This record gives sequence, C-alpha cells and structure tokens, in this order.
Amino acid sequence: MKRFVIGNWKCNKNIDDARRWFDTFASLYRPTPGVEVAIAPSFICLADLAVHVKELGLHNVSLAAQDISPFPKGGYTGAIAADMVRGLADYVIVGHSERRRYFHETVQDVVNKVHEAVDFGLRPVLCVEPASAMSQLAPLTDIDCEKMIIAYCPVDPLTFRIPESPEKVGEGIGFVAEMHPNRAIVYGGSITPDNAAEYLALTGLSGVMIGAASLKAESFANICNLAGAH
Ligand SMILES: O=C[C@H](O)COP(=O)(O)O
Repeated sequence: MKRFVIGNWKCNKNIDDARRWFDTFASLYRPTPGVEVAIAPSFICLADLAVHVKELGLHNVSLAAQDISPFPKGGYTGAIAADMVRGLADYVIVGHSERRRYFHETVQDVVNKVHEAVDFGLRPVLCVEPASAMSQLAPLTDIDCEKMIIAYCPVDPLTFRIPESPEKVGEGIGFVAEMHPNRAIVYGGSITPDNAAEYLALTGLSGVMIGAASLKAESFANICNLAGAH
C-alpha cells in the first residue's frame, strides 16, 4: 500500500522561512519507495518552492496547495483557480475544517473545489470531520478521481492538542471506507514524531496529515522517515 505524509503549514512561513525549511528537510529526509510526501505552503510560496524543490532534487516530494477556488478563473477577486496552480503543485487540500469553520465554506463549495481540482489535474485531499462525514462524503461518492485522498481530521485534536486514539481513528476510517471504498485515507490531528508510528501501523490507513509538527523540518523529516519504515 502506498503511504502519504502530507504537511500542512497553514498560515505560516514567508518565502525565506520556506526555503530554509526545505534546505534543512533535504539534509534529513530519506526517500523510501512507496512513500509520497506532500507539503502545503501558502500560495505566495508555491512558485518559488516549485523551483527550489526541483533544485534540491528531492525524490517523492511534491507541493500541495492549501485550498483552491470553487470557480474557474475569471472575475473572482482574490481567488486562486485550479488552472493557476497546476504546474506548481500536484495536490490540493480541500474542505479543511478551518476553511469550513472560519471561512464558512459549505459542502457544495467543497464539492465544487474538488471538481475544479480534478478538471485541472490536481489531486484532491478531501478533509472530513467525523460528526459531518456522511454529508461531506455523500456528494462525492461518484467523483471520477481514483487518486482522491480522504483526510479524516476530527476537530477536537486541533482544539485540545490531543490526538484521537488509534482505536477511534480505526473506527472512523472504517466508516469512511464504507462510503468510499478503495480510496487512500489519511489521519490528521496532533500527530508528532512521538506518536506517528502508532497511526502509521493502523490497518486501512494510508498515512498522516500533519499541521503543527510539519512546521519544524526536523520533526516532519522524522515522520517521513518513520513512514518509510512501516
Ligand atoms: O492539516 C492538518 C490538520 O489540521 C492537523 O493539524 P495538527 O497536526 O496541527 O493537529
């Protein structure tokens, strides 16, 4: 089974910080066949990092956008369309709980984003929360994108900084897999280098999505290297 380690920097790091992060990461990361790494910086860093990642020659490392417009390019001030991101990133995170909560994104907005991503060849990482998983997943059961990844991301671990127990994550991903069989599912929520191995060992889980612990290149490289050992 292919493994994914996805780092979401959220609203952190300017271009200089981002370049330094990659320089440190490159010195610590050990690529492993079958482990795909994606890092989601802010939009302003994408173009610069797309070049820098190539210069560093990092294997199995791609960039992800943290979000995408639900609309095509055109008269949508402030929006960034999927068509503008292709060529810079391979993945795009959609429907993160922070987008749904603080930016009032609806299920339909997220569905539209997934369609935009797929139309322009970006691999969606669709975030779902346990309490709303049914309504968030149901409109996408027929999406024609076998590469879509589902990120099972409960909100409490973000609020309280305690991960959901591996047992509960196992139950949650079982539910997701019933609705979307054969899709890669990753877990996100307070993963650190100290607890990552427990989650990477879970049957049916294809990897992890990491916020806070991805901000330190050392921690993130450590988790990527652990994924290679599982
Ligand atoms: O996008 C990542 C998830 O929100 C998890 O973030 P966290 O690792 O800081 O809990």
